[in-house]
Amino acid sequence: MASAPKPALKRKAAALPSSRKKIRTQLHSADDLPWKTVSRIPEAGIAIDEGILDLEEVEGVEVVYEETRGGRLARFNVRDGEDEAGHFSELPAKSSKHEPSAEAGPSSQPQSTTTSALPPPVTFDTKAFLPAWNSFGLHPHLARAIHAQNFRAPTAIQLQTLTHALAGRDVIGIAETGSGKTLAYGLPILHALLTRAYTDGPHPPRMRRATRALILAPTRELALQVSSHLNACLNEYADGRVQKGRNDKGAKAKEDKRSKEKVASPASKGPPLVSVAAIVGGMSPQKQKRILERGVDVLVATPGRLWDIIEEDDALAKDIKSLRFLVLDEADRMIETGHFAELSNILQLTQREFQKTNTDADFAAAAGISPASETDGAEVVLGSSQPMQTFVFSATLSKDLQRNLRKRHRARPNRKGEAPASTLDDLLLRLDLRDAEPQIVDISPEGGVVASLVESKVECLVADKDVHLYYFLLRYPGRTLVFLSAIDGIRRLLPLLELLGLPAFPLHSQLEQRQRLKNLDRFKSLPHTVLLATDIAARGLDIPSVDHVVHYQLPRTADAYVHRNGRTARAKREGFSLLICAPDERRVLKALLGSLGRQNTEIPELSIDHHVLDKLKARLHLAKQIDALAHHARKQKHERSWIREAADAMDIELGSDLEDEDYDKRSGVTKREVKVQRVKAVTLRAELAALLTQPLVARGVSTRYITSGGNPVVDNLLTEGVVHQHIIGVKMSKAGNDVVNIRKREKRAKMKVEGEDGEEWKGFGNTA
Ligand SMILES: Nc1ncnc2c1ncn2[C@@H]1O[C@H](COP(=O)(O)OP(=O)(O)OP(=O)(O)O)[C@@H](O)[C@H]1O
Repeated sequence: MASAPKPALKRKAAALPSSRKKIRTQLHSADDLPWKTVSRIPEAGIAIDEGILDLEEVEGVEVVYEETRGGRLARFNVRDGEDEAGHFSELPAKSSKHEPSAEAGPSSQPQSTTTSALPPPVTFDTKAFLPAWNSFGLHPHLARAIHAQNFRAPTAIQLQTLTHALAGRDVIGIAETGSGKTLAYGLPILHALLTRAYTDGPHPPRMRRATRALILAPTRELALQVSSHLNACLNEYADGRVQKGRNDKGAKAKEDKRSKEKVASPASKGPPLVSVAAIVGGMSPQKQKRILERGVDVLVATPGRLWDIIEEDDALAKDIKSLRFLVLDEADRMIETGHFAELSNILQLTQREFQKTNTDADFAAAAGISPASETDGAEVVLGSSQPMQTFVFSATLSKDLQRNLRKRHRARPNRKGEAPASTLDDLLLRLDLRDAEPQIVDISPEGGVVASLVESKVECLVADKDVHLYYFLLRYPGRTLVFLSAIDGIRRLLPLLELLGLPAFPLHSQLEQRQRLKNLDRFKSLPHTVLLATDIAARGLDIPSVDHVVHYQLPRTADAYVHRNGRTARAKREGFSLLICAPDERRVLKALLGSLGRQNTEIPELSIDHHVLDKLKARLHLAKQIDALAHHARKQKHERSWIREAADAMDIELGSDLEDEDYDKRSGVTKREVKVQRVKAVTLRAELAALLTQPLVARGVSTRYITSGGNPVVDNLLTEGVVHQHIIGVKMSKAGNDVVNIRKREKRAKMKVEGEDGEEWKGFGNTA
């Protein structure tokens, strides 16, 4: 086809109803249309010796005529999306009239699949607008995106990582949660790929993109988040939009105005120069396979789903073999998610030794993939003369591990008999770092605590955990993420909080992925809401403005404690964490803090108004009764229907009340029972509703004499903005202001015992 004259035959322009699909592109020339080669039908009698080398046809095109001074001109609209056969329409490349340049223009729409030409060049004056980023010489696309997102200066981990990563070094980065690690490894990748896209020219049409960078993340949500974070850096240049709620709006508006005035306007919509996509479990594998058929430059994936796809996709396996970038995000969590085998298989593909000693066939067999076959005409654009760069990032990689990684890496290949110290050690040793001296950037804080986080705890009996949680949620409204160790606990707490009128959503592994994302979105969008989650939400999730993290059950490891806490106090914002600790958990807490080099007494207690707490116990008690009733009814219904089904299957007649005509088929119990249960539930609900409307009054506050007492109600009411929505007599305050330093309290108690002239402790609630 390369040397074929312009096809003259069978070029048909099929006009389609424009309403069916979105019109994507208007092309001016017929040569720009997505022509497809078709085989010659012998009966048509068209032969090569008649000078025709190939036939092409086109579909999904609408012809529109435009009257110009020079006469009537035909233009073509190309339909967006997939054609009926499920193939994506692709536009052939136009030869670029723009010189490739590092200063050249932006990519756009990374989810799109086609490339016709490089967009017009844009420039960005990084020195003037982002002086703190200037020394890195980032691609102007990225500089624009950084500017649009109002990231005025690199964070510490970005500052210390970027120079090494941009210079081609392998980096192991450890920094506190919420410190911007994603861009620390993401920017060097995008910079390299964008620069290369401009020097290489447009991607050949109908040719699969080779995956150049693989980012592995332990959870689906994190993978999707990383993908959208990187996409934001490719997309945002276009109109200077800032991603939802990430930044200070006022400052952003000013910046936008200035940038519109001063920054050269980039090209309007065009094809992506660099594409980023996520491949995760729980989502349609067909759709993901289709994405991979088109190819993506940067693939963000969870190991399980990725390995499933690799087993069937030779082209992808080849790409992994010749990656330019490999990233392990939250490496230490990866081994906890039960995907160790898949992860280690994927890493094996990236090992030079493995690649050298395995022919394509061996390689395919060893990788568990079908024997290598040519990829349906889709040529894989492999390689780069540059070696693979590896980035390993986490907020928690122990010093020992870092040392081992460096030491053992030098001693590669792994000496026989030298057993790895831990599973993580083992995993990291499977990384074939190309860099003899990987750069370790460890700026994790002492004890894993972010400076803007206030930690606290309450100690109570297991049976009182619910009421303490309820108290906290009511006393400190906001966006609260509650961590539990088991899904059962979430299932138990959820209906209780709902009955008590607190909007709460669950997040755990047994929910469908769609539901998981929906719940996460709801949690993000409501200012006063609760997310009840297992540790799948502990790592990496960047939810804007989580006010509080509550450890309803203690985390199993110190790392988990650090990562859970890391969902709040992100990017230098304030945050608060509360441990609800039962007596039998004290030892665990001590050990947990001990392994962070800290002491139990370092965590202050949250002051609790026990007067209010007692009132809440009554409400909770009722909610539990209502829930138990509903649970009982569900169970009964289930049991009865099971008995009936079993009886039907065995052809046995059921006597007793099941055959009674009083029997309610819908609920599976007798009508009388249903009635009794309903009346009981309605009564209890009415009681609860009455209790919920009764005001809660703080200790020491009189509602009768509102101007008197130590804490007159009227003072509160007159001070605008301080009235607590649910509790009379307390001010709206941040939880961080209500913690009690245990050491101070112990000292005071001691002074009192010794009869010294110590100030009398006035009890919880009056200490703020
Ligand atoms: N240079 C910057 N200036 C301001 N904010 C930034 C900067 N870089 C990233 N951010 C923002 O900081 C937040 C946290 O970033 P990110 O999710 O990358 O943190 P992380 O270190 O990976 O956290 P974790 O360890 O919990 O995964 C994000 O909302 C991100 O947009």
